[in-house]
Parts: sequence; structure tokens; C-alpha cells
Amino acid sequence: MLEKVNHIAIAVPDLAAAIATYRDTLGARVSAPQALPEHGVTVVFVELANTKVELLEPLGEASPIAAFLEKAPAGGMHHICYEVDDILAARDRLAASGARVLGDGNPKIGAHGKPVLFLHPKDFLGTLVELEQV
Ligand SMILES: CC[C@@H](C(=O)O)C(=O)SCCNC(=O)CCNC(=O)[C@H](O)C(C)(C)COP(=O)(O)OP(=O)(O)OC[C@H]1O[C@@H](n2cnc3c(N)ncnc32)[C@H](O)[C@@H]1OP(=O)(O)O
Ligand SMILES: [Co+2]
Repeated sequence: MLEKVNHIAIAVPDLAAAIATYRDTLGARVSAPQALPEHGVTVVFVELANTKVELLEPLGEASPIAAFLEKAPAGGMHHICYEVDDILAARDRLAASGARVLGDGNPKIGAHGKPVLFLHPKDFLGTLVELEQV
């Protein structure tokens, strides 16, 4: 079911500072910020040879990463995104196995314009898992 790692996400309190860290201190290529109100985040992607790092800053009052940053004010690893070729088949298989698919269970369009879903961290070794159909 799982194909490549599409991205590893880091939640940050200050996206501009995080961009400077990756661009200037680490010499990485960083995309322009994308505000995604339907996800409650503003994101950039650090482009790497074999995957991407997604830097996420809260956007709006109901951001799903606000509680995470309350517990980790300096930021931290937030989720890992795996690519799947059929997100509905993956969802149905996972739900049938008892895994909790977050939200209303229907994919939303993510930062890459592709359908994404999230799986509860408590079902996956304390790690929030995102699936993206490619
Ligand atoms: C940019 C768009 C898209 C993309 O295209 O890439 C994105 O990546 S959007 C990213 C932001 N969106 C999401 O994260 C959506 C899915 N997340 C959620 O539904 C919630 O954040 C959550 C995972 C259900 C947690 O909700 P929260 O309100 O924080 O609940 P709790 O605080 O009660 O947490 C329950 C439990 O889970 C632990 N937890 C929370 N977040 C994480 C995490 N990122 N990684 C690991 N564990 C996490 C939290 O500590 C609680 O544990 P206990 O305290 O032990 O109960
Ligand atoms: Co993501």
C-alpha cells in the first residue's frame, strides 16, 4: 500500500524564522509560503533530492497544530506523509482493520493539489500519518 515518503512535516511557531534556518543556515531550497485555511496552516516545502520537508505554521483560530505547539513551543516533528496510489482503497482497508481515519473520513485536497487523509497517531506508534494519493 505505501509507496514513497512524500514529506516529513515539522510544526513551527514562526515560519519566517524556520525558512531562514533551512534556506540560510542549512543552504536548502525552500518554496514560497502557501496559506491553506482549509487545513489551518501556512506551509513551505524544503526541496530535497529524495523527499521534502514540510514546515507548518498555524493559520487561524482552529488550527489543528495549535495544541501540538502548546506542548512543543519550539516546534517539532509533526507527521510523516506516505504516497499511496489509491487513497480510497487504502482508507477502506485501514478502517476495516480498525485504524482511525481522522476528520469525516473523506480525503481533502492537500498542499500538492492531491487528496490527503490522516490516521490517528495512537494507532501508528505515536506518529501522525498522512496519506497522499499520487
Ligand atoms: C498542508 C496541508 C496538508 C498536506 O498537504 O501536507 C497537511 O499536512 S495539513 C497538517 C495539519 N493537519 C492535521 O494535522 C490534521 C490531522 N490532525 C488532527 O486531526 C489532530 O491534530 C489530531 C492528530 C487528532 C490531534 O488532535 P489534538 O486536538 O491535538 O488532540 P489531542 O491533543 O487530544 O491529541 C490526542 C493524542 O495524540 C497526540 N498527538 C497529537 N498530535 C500529534 C502528532 N502530530 N504526533 C504524535 N502525537 C500527536 C497527543 O499528544 C495526544 O496524546 P496523549 O496526550 O498521550 O493522549
Ligand atoms: Co503534510
